[in-house]
Amino acid sequence: MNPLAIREDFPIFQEKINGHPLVYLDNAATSQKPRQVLDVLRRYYESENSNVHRGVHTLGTRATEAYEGAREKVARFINAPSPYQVVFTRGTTESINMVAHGYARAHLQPGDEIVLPPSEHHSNLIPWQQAARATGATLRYLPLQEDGSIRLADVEAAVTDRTKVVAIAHVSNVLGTVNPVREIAAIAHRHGAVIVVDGAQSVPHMPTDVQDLDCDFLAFSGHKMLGPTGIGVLYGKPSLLAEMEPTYFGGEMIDIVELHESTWKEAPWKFEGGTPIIAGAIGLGAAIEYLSNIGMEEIAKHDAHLADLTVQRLAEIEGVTVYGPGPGKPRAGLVTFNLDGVHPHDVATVLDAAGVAVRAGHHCAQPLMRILHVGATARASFYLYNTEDDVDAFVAALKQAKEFFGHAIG
Ligand SMILES: Cc1ncc(COP(=O)(O)O)c(CN[C@@H](CS)C(=O)O)c1O
Repeated sequence: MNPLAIREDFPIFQEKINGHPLVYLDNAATSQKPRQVLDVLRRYYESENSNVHRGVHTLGTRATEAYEGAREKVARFINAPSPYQVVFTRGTTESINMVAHGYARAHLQPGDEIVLPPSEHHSNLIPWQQAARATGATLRYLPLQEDGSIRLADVEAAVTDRTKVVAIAHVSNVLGTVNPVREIAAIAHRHGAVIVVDGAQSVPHMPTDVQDLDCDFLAFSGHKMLGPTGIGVLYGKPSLLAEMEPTYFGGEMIDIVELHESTWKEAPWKFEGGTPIIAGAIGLGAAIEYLSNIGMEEIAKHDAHLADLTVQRLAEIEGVTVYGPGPGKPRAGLVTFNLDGVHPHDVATVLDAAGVAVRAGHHCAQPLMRILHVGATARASFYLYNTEDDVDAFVAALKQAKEFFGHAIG
């Protein structure tokens, strides 16, 4: 895998930031887009644009074939048995909300439990708070180890016959921990529970096989994996999608509409009310082709290598706290840190002056910030177009920030 050659495909790396080359290390928030995706979007609007599924004219056929072809690409990418198990949504947040509202609420009652870690992103935490509040079910939080990891023994202890839903990120967007989803799914299934996997930080960065994981639902976003904003995916097992109710209603999704009641199409279309996210889906299909040509194993190794290198380099700087797995322990391609005594927003501002883009804040994980006893953190997150030179530039800018804020250079 040659990140320097890959960078040539991404126009944005021609940008100068405050007079410096762009060092983009905010990939957990959103990824940059290759020309191959941008060209497909332009070509769609220039030669295929039409609404889908209804028109009998040529453009409508072209657009429908492109849209449903994108669904097939997603299914292959996550090894789903059928494209009919792939629902297009606006993103991870909408996907998880659809499960919480359309499936969980119909299956939860007082005394039932939803098991999840407290480190979850708000998009995989608040929908479950709302579902618990609406049904009388209760949230049961898993304990975290010092490095943020989750022990299977604690999952075994927490998941009981009262558990109806286990909700968990495959990769934490703050800690970079990779959770043992396959084993957790087996525990959930032994107790008759379903597992909802938040794949926002895993699907873009590593091979994902929903049949191997045996997850019941998987949610992820296209904009984090070289695709456009506004497109995401909800994968579900056929029997669960069949019994799951749509959460919004209108055109496209219906079978028969009477004055007082209506029936729906089969999944996935019953969940895709209104004009679907046609261009977004086609763009996601192009992004998946781009990623697949490079190989997800290669990308996973590359991202993890840059994160490991960063953890090693930060360990050499006195006054820097790194959160998540320690040196040498498995970590996905992101590193969350703080410069002791300096607000992460100030750190990120100084880094930006040097062209280095990192994220600062609570990363939509406020309960986890409290567990870490911090109000906010900074985060560097890597992808296929980042290089070791990016890590060098980041570390050099962080040392400048340290000097600027009055710390002696360690
Ligand atoms: C684990 C996880 N789960 C859900 C989401 C939401 O994805 P959407 O595409 O916004 O729906 C995200 C997006 N996390 C961004 C924005 S806070 C981050 O900077 O970490 C995520 O990381």
